[in-house]
Amino acid sequence: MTPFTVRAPASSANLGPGFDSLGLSVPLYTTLRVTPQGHTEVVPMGAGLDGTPHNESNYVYKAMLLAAKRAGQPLPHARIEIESDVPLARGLGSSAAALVAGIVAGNELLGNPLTPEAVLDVAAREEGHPDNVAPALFGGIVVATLDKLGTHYVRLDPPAHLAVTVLIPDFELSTSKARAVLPKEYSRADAVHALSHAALLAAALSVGRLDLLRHAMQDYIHQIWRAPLVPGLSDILEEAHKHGALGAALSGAGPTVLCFHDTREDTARLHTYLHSVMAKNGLTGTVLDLPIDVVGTVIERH
Ligand SMILES: Nc1ncnc2c1ncn2[C@@H]1O[C@H](COP(=O)(O)OP(=O)(O)O)[C@@H](O)[C@H]1O
Ligand SMILES: N[C@@H](CCOP(=O)(O)O)C(=O)O
Repeated sequence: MTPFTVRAPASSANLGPGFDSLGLSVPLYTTLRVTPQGHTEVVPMGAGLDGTPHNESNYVYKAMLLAAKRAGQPLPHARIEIESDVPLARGLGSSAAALVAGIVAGNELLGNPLTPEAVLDVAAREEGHPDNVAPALFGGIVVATLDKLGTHYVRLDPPAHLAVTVLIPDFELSTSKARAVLPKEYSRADAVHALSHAALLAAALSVGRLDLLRHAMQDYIHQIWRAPLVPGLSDILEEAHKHGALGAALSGAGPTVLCFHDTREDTARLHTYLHSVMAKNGLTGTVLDLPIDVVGTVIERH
């Protein structure tokens, strides 16, 4: 079998009220170079992956084994080189990109017994929710559900002129820590608020109603509980629209914050505002404008 490369993009999950069900893909990537050979080697490369294991306990390799398990076949040996420019534990889906890239690479090594839908189901069950793995796999904006019957999704092309600005703080927040602060139960009023806003957001994104994003992105399911872990988040959620954002949300489990912007507008004042929030809270970090990735995970055979 010839060597191949798998590239999976980062994601921004939730988009406010779409907790565990709505996400989009952005062009930062985890890339695997896979060379079939007689023994297994796992080789993380680059400063971004410092601290990740150089052996079979690496998350990427574990993901490859999940593909083999679902296919009911042993995983062939290979050298797996891993590179990533998705920052770890920042709410931009580094684990989702690693998981999807690994499952897709495992599936390719096995001769592709799994359909894209099965790859998604394996990834969503492992992650526990489909909102970051579905856009990492399919690109664009994805609405998805995971239940005992399977994983179901609709992929949307992003509306014209919609792009994101992300504030990526220089500190890590693991998804497990940010999930542990959430309540176990919610009132009916909170449930109705969440489902109505998530439904409105999905509908607004599907028909390009950018004017509705700010209202539709209101959320009381996860952001208020996570705000103490992300200094400045509450200010940005309340004020970003005054500085040119179409809407704002915690990206995934944080600490990255996502703002939507209109590509026809200059984002300089939004950048200035986001830097001022970081300065006020004694934080450092990066502010980046990114398009929405429409490609998802790709395999290149050499
Ligand atoms: N390319 C990768 N290779 C190995 N492990 C990875 C990779 N990307 C992410 N991980 C693992 O996933 C963890 C981050 O996952 P998580 O807390 O869910 O945050 P994120 O929001 O970035 O997905 C990292 O600390 C690391 O253990
Ligand atoms: N819905 C999940 C999304 C986690 O995404 P990640 O990119 O932070 O891994 C959550 O909010 O916990």
